[in-house]
Amino acid sequence: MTHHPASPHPKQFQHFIDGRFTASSSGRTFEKRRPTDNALIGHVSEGGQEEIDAAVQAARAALDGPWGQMSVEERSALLDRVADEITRRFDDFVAAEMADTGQPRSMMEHAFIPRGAANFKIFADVAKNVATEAFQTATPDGAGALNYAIRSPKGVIGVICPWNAPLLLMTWKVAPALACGNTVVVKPSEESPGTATLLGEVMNAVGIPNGVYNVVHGFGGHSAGAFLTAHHDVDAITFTGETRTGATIMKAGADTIKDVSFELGGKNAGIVFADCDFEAAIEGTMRSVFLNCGQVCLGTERLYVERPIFERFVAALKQRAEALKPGDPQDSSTTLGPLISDAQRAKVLSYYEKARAEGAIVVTGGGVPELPGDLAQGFWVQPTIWTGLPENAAVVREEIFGPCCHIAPFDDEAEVVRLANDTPYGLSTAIWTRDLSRAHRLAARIDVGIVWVNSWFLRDLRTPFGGSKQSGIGREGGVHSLEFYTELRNVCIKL
Ligand SMILES: O=C(O)C(=O)/C=C/C=C/O
Repeated sequence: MTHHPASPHPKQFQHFIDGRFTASSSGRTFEKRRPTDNALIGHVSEGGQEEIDAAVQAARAALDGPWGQMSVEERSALLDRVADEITRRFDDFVAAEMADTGQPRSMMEHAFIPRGAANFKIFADVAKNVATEAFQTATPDGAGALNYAIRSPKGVIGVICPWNAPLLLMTWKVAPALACGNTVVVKPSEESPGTATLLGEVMNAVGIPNGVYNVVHGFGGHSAGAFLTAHHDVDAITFTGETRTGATIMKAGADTIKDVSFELGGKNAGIVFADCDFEAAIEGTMRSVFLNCGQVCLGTERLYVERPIFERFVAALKQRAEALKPGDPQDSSTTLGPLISDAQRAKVLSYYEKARAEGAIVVTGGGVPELPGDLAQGFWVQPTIWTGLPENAAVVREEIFGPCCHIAPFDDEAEVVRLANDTPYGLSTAIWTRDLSRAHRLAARIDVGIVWVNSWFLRDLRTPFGGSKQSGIGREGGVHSLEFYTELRNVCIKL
């Protein structure tokens, strides 16, 4: 049994404003606790209006300074160096994120942390290789006119990013923002101060000018997040998180017509046909339900399995779920991490109770696992599978964001399309079938932003990424990010 590390000395997480680490003028801090054992691991500066004002002012000044004068080639070269520095400090980023989230080292090393560097690489390339358009326009005098478009930075971008994949999701926004010549003020989740703070050290080490990248820690309402979204000198807000918080952010920015880019909540359906590659479908569904302890916006919380294989599929998923091993993220045998916080665990457990109260068949889980020593203080829940509930049950309708799913049988395509679309959300879906004509047919009929067929969370960073309906506004990825992070201006020259 791996000895769990003793509680470390709590770190100080400060704001990063205008190239300097600084505490709040109020001196206020809040606690960061480790999800694996509830140990106190950080005191985080709590930013207020003063810190947001200073960060926005620094970001604005940087636009008018060397950063604003740089060519796209110079900017892209610097962002490539940011990516290289993240890679050089890979272990520091793994350690920081593992402390914040408690997720197994293996997932950090193979998925979430490499994407921090990859996100800077892809947008450094996109920004310097993308064209705009031009038209030769006929005019009555026969001399003609030339119309051409140019892209310019939008300005100061507010970035509000979540705790479930802190580095991945923050850099998925910061990288294109900077590649397009903007400057940013980042408000990380209060649950994940580590990697956003560490990235400040990287920016200084690489020589990104002061004020281009700023971080103000704090909370949402009546705190740094709210002050950022309402700030008159912030040009746009990009946010990943819950749908209702997205609505609050839209209202806060409405008076100054702030543009928004949102990746919001979801209640994603997994659809498994009897003709699927069964082992691949089980393996993929295990990931889409339980990866990151179910704390993935693209994850599956509703499964529809064609009736001939329903019982076999439920039994196989039960067996694999019960083989998941919660534990110390440093331990290579650990395959399940905790939830991010006590509050999040209380929310997930409340859904476990709702499912029971609504008469679910609890195929496996439904409670809290036994863990030894100080791990018992962590925010653990059992991986859980339900069947037997109606479509209007709470755990079938509402986003839970935990390691759980409900499985229901279906009999034909029309039925499963109706079931999958019967939700106000529209983020992603995963379809498992060997009949690719059917896969193409369904992909065209399910109202989501992202369809995976015989795969899940397989990412090509050039593709349009985002949600439909109440799962988001806009698309990010490849050239699609330019729509939000630049202003497109048409110039008409009379010849
Ligand atoms: O893969 C991505 O670019 C992305 O945004 C992942 C989001 C995961 C959300 O929980």
